[in-house]
Amino acid sequence: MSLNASLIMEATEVSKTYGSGLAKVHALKNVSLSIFRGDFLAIMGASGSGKSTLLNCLAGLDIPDSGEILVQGKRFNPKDSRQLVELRRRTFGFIFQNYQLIPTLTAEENILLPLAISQGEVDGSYFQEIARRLGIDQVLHRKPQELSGGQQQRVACARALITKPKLIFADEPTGALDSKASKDLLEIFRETVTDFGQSLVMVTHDPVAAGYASRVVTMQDGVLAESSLSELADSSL
Ligand SMILES: Nc1ncnc2c1ncn2[C@@H]1O[C@H](COP(=O)(O)OP(=O)(O)OP(=O)(O)O)[C@@H](O)[C@H]1O
Repeated sequence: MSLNASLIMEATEVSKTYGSGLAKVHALKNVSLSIFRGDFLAIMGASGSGKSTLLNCLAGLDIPDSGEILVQGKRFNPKDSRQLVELRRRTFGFIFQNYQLIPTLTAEENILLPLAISQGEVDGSYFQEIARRLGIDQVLHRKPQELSGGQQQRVACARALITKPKLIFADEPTGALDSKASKDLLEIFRETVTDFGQSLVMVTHDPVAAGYASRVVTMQDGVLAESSLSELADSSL
């Protein structure tokens, strides 16, 4: 197999079912997807179409029934906990709708937590840079409950970026934000991808959010289709 250096992740024929008998749900049906360096990929689709299942399977948060996922050319086995830990430390970043910040830690401590856990070194200038870009450099001493929802989401975003992940997974990252805060966050996503050569996969219902992506795919009943942005403008997803 020749390794395409710009290919971060390649999923082939990934399937996932939940339940059994009459209650069986085919959440993913032979989904294949390539993610390249610098991709900002949006996954759209109606509620229940399989978006989160796909993201979770790609990120190792759920285990597909069949299919293959390669990460930087290497077979990804989410049951291999050592490989999973290693990928979470060095390659993957996560941004979820419920930010999961630790309430007893300050914003700064929350952001640096992944490095504290992995005993990684803090790159002070990179930390300052992302805090400034995210507009949270003035609130780093505050605890999560002293921050607005948008600020909390930015702290969660900084926490995902601090390890310089090659591939960031974001599930409805703007779901709880107003339109101004959403726009700011999506612009930051676009900048991160462009400036730091990272790749970002984002699940969203929102065509405006998907409009910031460089590529859009749409899930429908567990099946994936590549979409163009103009198609999305006409759709009511
Ligand atoms: N843990 C689970 N057990 C059983 N069924 C599940 C489970 N997780 C998801 N499903 C089912 O799989 C299908 C796909 O769900 P998924 O959450 O991936 O959809 P989605 O497109 O992300 O939906 P939404 O936009 O509403 O979050 C749905 O029919 C859902 O009910």
